Amino acid sequence: MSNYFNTLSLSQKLEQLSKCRFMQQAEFEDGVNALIGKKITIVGCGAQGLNQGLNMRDSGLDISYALRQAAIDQKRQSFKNASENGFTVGTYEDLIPNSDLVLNLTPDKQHAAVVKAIMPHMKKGATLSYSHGFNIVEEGQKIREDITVIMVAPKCPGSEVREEYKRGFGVPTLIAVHPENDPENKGWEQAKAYAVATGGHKAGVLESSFVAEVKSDLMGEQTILCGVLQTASILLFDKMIAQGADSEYASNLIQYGWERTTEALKHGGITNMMDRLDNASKIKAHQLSEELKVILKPLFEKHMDDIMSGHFSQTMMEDWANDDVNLLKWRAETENTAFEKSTASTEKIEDQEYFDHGVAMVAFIKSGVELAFETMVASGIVEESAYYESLHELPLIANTVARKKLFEMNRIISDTAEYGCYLFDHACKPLVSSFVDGLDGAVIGSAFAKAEYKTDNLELIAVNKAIRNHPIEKVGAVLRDSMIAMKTI
Ligand SMILES: NC(=O)C1=CN([C@@H]2O[C@H](COP(=O)(O)OP(=O)(O)OC[C@H]3O[C@@H](n4cnc5c(N)ncnc54)[C@H](OP(=O)(O)O)[C@@H]3O)[C@@H](O)[C@H]2O)C=CC1
Ligand SMILES: CC(=O)[C@](C)(O)C(=O)O
Ligand SMILES: [Mg+2]
Ligand SMILES: [Mg+2]
Repeated sequence: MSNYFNTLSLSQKLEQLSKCRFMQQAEFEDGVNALIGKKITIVGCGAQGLNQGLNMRDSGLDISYALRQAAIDQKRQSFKNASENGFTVGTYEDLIPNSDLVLNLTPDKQHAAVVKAIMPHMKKGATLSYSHGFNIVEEGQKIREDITVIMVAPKCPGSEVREEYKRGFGVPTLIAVHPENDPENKGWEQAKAYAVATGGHKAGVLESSFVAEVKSDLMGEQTILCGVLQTASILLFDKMIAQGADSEYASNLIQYGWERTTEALKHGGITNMMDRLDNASKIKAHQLSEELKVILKPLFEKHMDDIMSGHFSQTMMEDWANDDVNLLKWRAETENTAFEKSTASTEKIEDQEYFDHGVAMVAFIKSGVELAFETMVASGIVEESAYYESLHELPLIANTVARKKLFEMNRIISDTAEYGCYLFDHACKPLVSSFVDGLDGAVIGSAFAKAEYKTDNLELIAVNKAIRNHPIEKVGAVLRDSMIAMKTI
């Protein structure tokens, strides 16, 4: 197998990268009907597998889980996930031959082996689905020509796919049909019905491509969604400790601060998040954000280049072949950081205090969201896709940090995302450490705004204009208007 994207001509690459059409509500009027009565088998019952299956069953679909024999024999967590939630569980031989739709929700590293194991059992004319394009695009997996191949990719960690559905909402989702595998022209109807079954149509669905999804997903997760949260959590916590802050307070501010500040982002974009700051803090956060964008632009561009060229995938697959030595080493190193080992105070901190005492955190969020969006769009990814993969997903990742710090984030996201997050973190820390060391202590852990601070009107007008005029604010406003029943957590 070889990298599918690299076999394409430049015009084909650009055509695939730019496939991204925001779908109208009317296109989902048929609901889940295309899958009603169909036997749907999910292979893998982990972060995506369990949560997508719960949503799909609640939406009226017939869901079972096919697990590898070892998972059943050893009653592994995936077996418990499926059986304790009342699903039928069986082996590939038991369940796949009668399945109309098979969802491959195993780790990307396992896809080649899993497809090899399940394809012989798939009946003629069945459909195989993915939630990430890595196996098809980066590995170049070939699928039997009678099989339809689709993708329904939630732009969200697995746990929040379920939480948003339970709130009566959903998560933005990219759907795609692999152009090499749509022999019966049924791929799009099935992908739309699957997206409705997970609740994705309530948040927004993009008619996309395997290529556009994988290149944007890898970029979002490595940089703003996980990488920036990891690096900034570790460095800002150390900064507060170095300036004598109470460890439990500092731990609380970081652990819960991302969720609180990005909640403002989710509902009203960067503009709303910045408007939650007083004038002095807003001007300061904007200045720090602009400085960070200059420092981090080369790193964001390197990640985008390495993802586009296939260099990132090659590097990660070498670690796969080496028993995940680096992934496991970096995971252990992360767990050993002062932030991860700290205990957050249980005292209630008022929502506004996370903004007032978190000016540096707001600056990291603003710079990372804008930079990720700019870099993706400059590489041919369409604005709507870049929005979902940066601004909209960040609060959902922040929810996982609020639960159990970086440990929970790295546990819930895919191994692919976790690996990329560590790569970014290792390169980012040396780039921003002197910036963080040089920060005015009041921008993290205490109130920045001082009574004597005089706001310059012209400066404030210029800052407000810069915030509001960023392209992500314009596309974001349109996409958020189309979201049905988005809830405040
Ligand atoms: N995590 C996330 O939030 C997101 C993930 N995705 C994509 O979803 C897919 C699934 O990822 P994710 O949910 O994180 O995966 P998880 O690691 O959470 O779960 C994977 C499941 O697959 C099973 N599994 C592992 N190895 C094998 C194997 N060799 N054969 C059969 N089953 C196996 C595991 O069960 P056991 O080990 O017990 O057998 C486990 O239940 C990936 O393509 C990922 O990129 C997309 C969006 C977000
Ligand atoms: C949660 C998600 O969308 C990620 C970060 O892309 C992943 O876990 O792969
Ligand atoms: Mg993703
Ligand atoms: Mg991913």
